[in-house]
Amino acid sequence: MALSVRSWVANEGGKHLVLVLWLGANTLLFMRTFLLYYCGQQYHYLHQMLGLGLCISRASAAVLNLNCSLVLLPMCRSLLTYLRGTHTVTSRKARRLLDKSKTFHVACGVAICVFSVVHVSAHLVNVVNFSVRYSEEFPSLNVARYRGEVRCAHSHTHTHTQPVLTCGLLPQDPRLIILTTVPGITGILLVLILFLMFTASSYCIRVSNYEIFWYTHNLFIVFYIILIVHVVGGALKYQTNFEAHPPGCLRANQTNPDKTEEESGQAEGDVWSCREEARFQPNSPETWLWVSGPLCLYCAERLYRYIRSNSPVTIVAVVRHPCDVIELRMLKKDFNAHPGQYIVLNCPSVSSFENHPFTLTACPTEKKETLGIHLRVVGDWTERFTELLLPDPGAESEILPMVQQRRYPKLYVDGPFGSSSQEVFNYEVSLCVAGGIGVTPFACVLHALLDGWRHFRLRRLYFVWVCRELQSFYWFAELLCALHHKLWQENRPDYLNLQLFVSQTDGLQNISEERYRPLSSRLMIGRPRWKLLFEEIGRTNKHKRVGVFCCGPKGISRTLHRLCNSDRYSGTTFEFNKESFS
Ligand SMILES: NC(=O)C1=CN([C@@H]2O[C@H](COP(=O)(O)OP(=O)(O)OC[C@H]3O[C@@H](n4cnc5c(N)ncnc54)[C@H](OP(=O)(O)O)[C@@H]3O)[C@@H](O)[C@H]2O)C=CC1
Ligand code: HEM
Repeated sequence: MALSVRSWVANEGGKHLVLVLWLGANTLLFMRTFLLYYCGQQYHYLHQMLGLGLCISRASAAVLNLNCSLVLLPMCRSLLTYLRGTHTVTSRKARRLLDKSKTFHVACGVAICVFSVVHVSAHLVNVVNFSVRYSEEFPSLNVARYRGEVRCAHSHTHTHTQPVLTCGLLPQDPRLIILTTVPGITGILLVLILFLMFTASSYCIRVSNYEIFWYTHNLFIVFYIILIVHVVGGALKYQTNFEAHPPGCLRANQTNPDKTEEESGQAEGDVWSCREEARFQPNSPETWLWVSGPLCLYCAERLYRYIRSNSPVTIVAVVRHPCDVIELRMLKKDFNAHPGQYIVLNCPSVSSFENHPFTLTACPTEKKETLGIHLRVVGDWTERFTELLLPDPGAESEILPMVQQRRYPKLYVDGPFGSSSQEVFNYEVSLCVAGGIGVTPFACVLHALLDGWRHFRLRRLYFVWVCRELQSFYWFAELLCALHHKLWQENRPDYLNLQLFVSQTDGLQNISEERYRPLSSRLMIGRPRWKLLFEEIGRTNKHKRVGVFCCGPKGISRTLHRLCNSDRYSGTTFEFNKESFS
């Protein structure tokens, strides 16, 4: 499939532009800081002592400041949901960038790790140079206490020229300065925390043991506290009086060693004379200027989310569906949500710290104030949770009167949070592709259309649902048939183009119930032929912009993403919107 530039720009242009801007900002900041310490008059003597190590350590520190302030912003989920939902961000292109918030967060996180390695390496070189190039001329510039410092555990006496060791310890590596200074110790702690966060953030750990990721990732609070302490060290100093003491000048009473006597006699009148001693003072830390804003914003976000999710929800019904799917209907005061959004569940009886995201399959409306999710029992958390909801394995479903609520486990709901599926209504034509339980983001969309399809921009919906087993379609069979009948009654049979695929079948199967006839007549065997589907949609929607939404196994989203970027079909542009819990 040839790449279509227009499709590629429509799908990838925005995020690549943000990436280029972010890389540009990092590069500019690194170069600007590097040159400041390389050529800046106020750092002339410090640069003389430390060389490139000074420039690289400071330039990498500036990039760390930038990314430590950016890394939290994509995780202000409620703020992002507000921006997406209220159309504060009017452009759909800009709103679609919100889907990449987690990716941007990871990019900043990786930049923090990479530049931390650069920063630490450069400072290790600086520590050696502080010791080897100890300056007798400007003692206040030093971090080491004397040239080739030897650190003893005991005090020792100094003569005017050379220290006299009174302790019997062997000369220690001057880099042990790191273990006895605030910047050194805090720097080591920061590296250890980052190492834990980075390694525990890997996909395999997040999928296999989310708790490990969650525990280690919340070390970010400790990370920021130590980071603020780290920078107050005041180890690096700048010259404050370079007008009165031009860098490189020599004091009047000192001859210039490289000049003969009569030449140095001119020391009085020529540029060599300094009007006063060089004076230095520690750099004022900038990190808190960078991180205080995003940190306060994120803390406000977590406080808001804590207050909002602090009261347990009321479980009003638990329904067991085929293929290990459980439907949960709940009531929560003042809970409003839009189709396509998701919530995060916390059930202390299962795990105090585990929070699991689930897409809403039913949003509260005027007619029905319950919110609902469908969860597939696939892991230890969902298994334990289901046992608590339906202790009796044989129980089909329980729609309990309110009086019996006390039996259910306490359940806390955080959210709702935004996702790309909210954009389905903002296209004239949308294609929703669901793989298995990945249908959940689109269930709310179908509910919303059932409640009233006319007031959306959406004029045609292609709905493709691929499942392993035929029974899976029963999860939303009622909903699909109800929408189908409503559209036929309102004379818009072409509004919904429904295609169901059952991929694992050992022979012809069908949905036999008469009431589900609209489904059985749209049921096909095997996987969809995506290219034919795109060509068909392109032919019937020439020169339009079609929103493509996908939720399901990665294989499907990868295939659809590639097709959206490939040759345009009859001038139609397909915009790919991948579902992820951003
Ligand atoms: N909001 C969200 O982000 C949500 C995401 N999900 C995700 O959705 C996925 C659904 O899981 P599950 O229900 O187990 O799905 P399944 O593993 O049962 O797969 C569903 C269907 O997708 C088909 N399929 C897989 N790859 C392709 C492909 N490349 N082309 C065409 N068809 C394909 C399978 O066909 P075959 O049998 O031939 O392999 C199968 O029929 C999960 O990975 C889950 O993480 C789920 C809910 C919400
Ligand atoms: C100093 C560095 C970092 C900080 C301060 C940081 C902070 C955070 C915060 C506050 C969250 C939000 C948790 C929530 O509200 O749900 C988060 C989530 C996340 N972080 Fe980081 N992080 C850092 C580094 C990284 C790195 C290096 C990676 C990956 C390589 C990473 C991957 C993730 C992922 C994938 C999530 C989303 C978890 C989810 O929603 O499933 N982070 N991070």
